[in-house]
Amino acid sequence: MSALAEPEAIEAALAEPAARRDRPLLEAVGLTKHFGSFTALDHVSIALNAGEFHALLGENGAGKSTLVKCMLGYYHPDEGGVILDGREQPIASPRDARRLGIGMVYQHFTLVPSMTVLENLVMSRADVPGYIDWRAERRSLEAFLQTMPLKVPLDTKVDRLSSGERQKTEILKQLYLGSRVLVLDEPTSVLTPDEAREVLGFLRSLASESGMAVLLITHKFAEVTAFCDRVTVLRKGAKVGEGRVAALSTAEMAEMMIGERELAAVPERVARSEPGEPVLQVEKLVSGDAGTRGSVQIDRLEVRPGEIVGIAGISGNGQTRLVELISGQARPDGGEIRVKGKAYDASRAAAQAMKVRCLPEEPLRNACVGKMSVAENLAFRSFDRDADGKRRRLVDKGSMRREAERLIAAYSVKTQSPSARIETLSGGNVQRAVLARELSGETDLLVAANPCFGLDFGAVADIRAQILAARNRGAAVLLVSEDLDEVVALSDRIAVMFEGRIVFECQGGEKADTREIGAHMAGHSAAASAGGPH
Ligand SMILES: Nc1ncnc2c1ncn2[C@@H]1O[C@H](COP(=O)(O)OP(=O)(O)OP(=O)(O)O)[C@@H](O)[C@H]1O
Repeated sequence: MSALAEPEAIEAALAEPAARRDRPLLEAVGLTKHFGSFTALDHVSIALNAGEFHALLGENGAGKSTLVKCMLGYYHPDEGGVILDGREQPIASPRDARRLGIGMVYQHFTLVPSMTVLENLVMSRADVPGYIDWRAERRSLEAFLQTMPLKVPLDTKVDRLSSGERQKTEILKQLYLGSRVLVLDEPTSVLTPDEAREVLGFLRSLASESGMAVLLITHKFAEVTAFCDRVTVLRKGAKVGEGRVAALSTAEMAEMMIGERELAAVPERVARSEPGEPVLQVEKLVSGDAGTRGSVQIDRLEVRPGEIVGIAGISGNGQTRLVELISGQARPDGGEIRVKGKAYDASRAAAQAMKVRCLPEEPLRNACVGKMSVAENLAFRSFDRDADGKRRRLVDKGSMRREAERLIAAYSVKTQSPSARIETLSGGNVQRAVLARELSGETDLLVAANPCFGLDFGAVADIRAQILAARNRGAAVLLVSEDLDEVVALSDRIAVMFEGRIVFECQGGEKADTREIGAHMAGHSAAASAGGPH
């Protein structure tokens, strides 16, 4: 199928006759992929039936992305192939996949922020004419959107859309381009629970009503059991299970994923005797113009030793900028950040002296050098220090490697070797590696942004245990997370950010009222008047 914009053609593509259901629309057969001597995918087959919502489960590094990249032409498998509509199809490039109607929605958005939804959709086509008749394009798109239960504002610039609207636009883009097979990589990780339900519900009915095949990569069992028809499970590059979701329990799926391994026990929360002097103090911090997306206007925020302060908020409400300001990736327009009472400029020397550690969002981009090895990345904090913390002139490669081996084992980082480039690790394993670096050594202040983003459930248990352990050892922890359950579970205190300000504070744990927090996250003033910032 070619890239198309005509609504009739799109409807026709989506309207698969019922008789064609329940037979494979797309089959990947015996896909094998080696990276050097490492086998990332070992004779994996998967069949996606027409009309089916299919889940792909597996731990971080199990091979999920490699599998779909082979199906979409990003990687050329060493063995195996793809059959579409019963016919073997060579897919040499993503362009081939797109031409055949196989589309992908990525975890990170691919839309151009400064263009409107209409412009993004039109420009995404492979056959954009030299002269664009925008009125005709608009009519065509409006007619297309009429047939869709998901609505997006055509004339709004993408950078003004909420994460949920962006995600919906990404999905609609794929449908607009005529995809019959849709692969989604953790599409709900940036959505609120309500948005996630809306998007997954839409995908479910899209599959069953139109005959499309939808493949969902996810780490959330609740999504699989509530929305998906069948599931395929990968472990260490091999397929270890598949079946109808209705016939499988969560425990069975979990066991397929990790085998008999025990999960990390979450440590008890050690009670603090005295609150202690604040480790982190943020005062009158300003970045960007008030009211603009991502700006920050915080009057006061403090985190004390042995305390986790969780920042809850829907993405785009200034949390990312706050972390950038504290970690030195952005400079404030006004206000002050103090650590242990002293002005803090986030330089490497200051971070070292004040024992500040940081896990930013998108760690591969913000906390790693992709082309450097895992061992080198793990040593960023320590390569110029000896065991006693004294400065050393020469890098000791032997001890760097030994320390890397220790951290790789302690944090179960899956890598071919300590000398592999860190960019070759799966997303979840980059996350683990950066956490291993940031949590090793003494930490007085830990700033963690979405620390469990994209991690499998075993890794989530590990990482949460590590963060709580750091808190129990006396570290002050600022936890910024879009996952409200995580904020509630880990935090001693919760602060809600909305439009750059802290609009509400409350206790974490069991005492937290998630409805009230949710209302403040959405900026509902009725709820705000009940609590208000303290
Ligand atoms: N370009 C590459 N070069 C070398 N190794 C790679 C490359 N791409 C992936 N790998 C390795 O293949 C394995 C599977 O990675 P993949 O990204 O498919 O895992 P995943 O199941 O998608 O994990 P996650 O849930 O963390 O995204 C990992 O061990 C990874 O290090």
